[in-house]
Amino acid sequence: MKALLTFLPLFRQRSGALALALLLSLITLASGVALLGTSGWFITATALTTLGLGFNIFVPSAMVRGLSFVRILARYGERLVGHNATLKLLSDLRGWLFARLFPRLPLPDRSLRHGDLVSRLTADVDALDTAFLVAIGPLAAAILVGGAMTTILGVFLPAAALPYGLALALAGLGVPVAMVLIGRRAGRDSVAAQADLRMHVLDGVTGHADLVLLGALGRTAHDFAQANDHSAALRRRLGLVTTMGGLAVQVLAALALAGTLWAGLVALDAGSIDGPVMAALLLGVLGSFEVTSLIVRSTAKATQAMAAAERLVALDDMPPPVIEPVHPAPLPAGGAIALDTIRFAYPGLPAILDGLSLRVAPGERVAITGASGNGKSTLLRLLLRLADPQSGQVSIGGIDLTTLASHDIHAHMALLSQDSPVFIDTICNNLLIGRADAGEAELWDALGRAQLDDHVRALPKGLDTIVGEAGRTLSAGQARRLCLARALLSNAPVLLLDEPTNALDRDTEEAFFRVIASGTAGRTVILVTHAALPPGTVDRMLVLENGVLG
Ligand SMILES: Nc1ncnc2c1ncn2[C@@H]1O[C@H](COP(=O)(O)OP(=O)(O)OP(=O)(O)O)[C@@H](O)[C@H]1O
Repeated sequence: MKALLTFLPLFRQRSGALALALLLSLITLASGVALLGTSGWFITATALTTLGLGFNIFVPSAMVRGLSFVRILARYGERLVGHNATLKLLSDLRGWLFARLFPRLPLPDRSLRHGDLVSRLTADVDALDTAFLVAIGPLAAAILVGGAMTTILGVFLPAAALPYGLALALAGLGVPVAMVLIGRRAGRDSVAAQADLRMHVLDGVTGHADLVLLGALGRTAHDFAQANDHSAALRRRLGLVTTMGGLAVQVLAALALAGTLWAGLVALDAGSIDGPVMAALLLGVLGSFEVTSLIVRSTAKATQAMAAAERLVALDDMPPPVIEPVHPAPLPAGGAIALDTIRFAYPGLPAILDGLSLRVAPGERVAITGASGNGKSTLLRLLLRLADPQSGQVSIGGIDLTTLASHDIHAHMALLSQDSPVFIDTICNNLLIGRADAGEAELWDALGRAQLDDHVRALPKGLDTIVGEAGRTLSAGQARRLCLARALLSNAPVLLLDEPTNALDRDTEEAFFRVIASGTAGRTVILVTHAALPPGTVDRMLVLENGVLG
């Protein structure tokens, strides 16, 4: 519940529309109850007329028509305003989430896998945006309509007011609270189980080819089936809680009705009310319980909304990997990139870089090699300020990176990593990610420098060719070159290349390095690689060992 309150300011932003939706839903409900009551009164009174009593049918028949009309209009308006506000809330929620997520990327917590993140960005936000429509709205309506009906009973049938008020309070508040208490754990587990299920699906889809080739599909299918069963069992448990809640509400409605009938018969006998009013009150009582059934159905969703809110707030609670300076210093026009006696350790692990220093002059090309896992990519992460060292300083032109805005640093350094993606889009759009305002001539120039222009020219749709998921319509070497062309297209004077030839055969690899040597003229290059480099690829070669460069 506390987590849900975090989103109160977002709900408050839409308070006008949400209040209007609530008012319209109240009018819908009240006119429904009044319609039922008036009809009961009308029918009973008309029946009694045939027994010889005089009755003016025009007033009630006009009321029935009027109330039906009001009900239809109010319901239409409520749907229109409510859903419009909900959609706006959805976009507010996504804005809130993205604003918090981006500064935290890449997430340091490796347990937060892609499937789980996708789940938080989609299902959890969806669960939350309907919190008002499915939970808060009906609850407020129950309190107001129940209060109004209790007052009416207090005037016409005082003996029935207290039992009715108690039954409605139990049905509208007691039952949902009990449901939340009983179903909270299952609601939270169910949201987590659905996220787990999505992770299984994503892992299965992305790793399908390997799973088939390694004969591991059976085990994956078994794990998926288990996750599915777990999720289904939790949903069943939630369903049972909802059903029991529904039953409790029906019993309370029956008790309230029986109590009103009993009090009504006593009052009728005493002559304090007449038959038509009694029929109206009985039907009014019945109609007012409609809203409590709504609450029961929505309480299950509310428990899920609470769990979703907790998961979203957990993202917000993650500390950002770096703190942006409040008043960033201007980016220096040029100058050397320097790492000075850097010490860096991942949380809970021994230092991976310890006393490391490096100075790369403008236009210099440096290669860094070393055994797998000894911190080469980590060094590039520090240069991009995706993390800060525990001690030592990283600087550009003598200016400490911690005093520069991240977007300035990233405009200064382009990264081509071993898993830089080819997006499912045209070649043109894939390139424009490097520089959005690049003209066609510049695109061809970048492709030329990455030695991919001949291949693209030979494609029937040229730059407009759609390249598939993970660049599957390109060979591995072509996909790497497309990513290189994208990095070359950017105006960044510094290129960071992390294992750019990973997964390429030796010939393609050599060709790629020759491209780097010729295509990056004038730029500073820091190349992390295990591969043997053709002569002339770089000016300097360093080895990272025991946390220092040698
Ligand atoms: N986010 C992280 N959290 C915890 N440990 C990490 C994280 N990223 C990397 N590591 C660990 O830090 C060490 C250095 O990783 P890094 O990727 O920098 O090595 P590398 O030299 O680039 O390896 P490779 O040559 O295999 O790409 C590894 O042991 C790795 O498991």
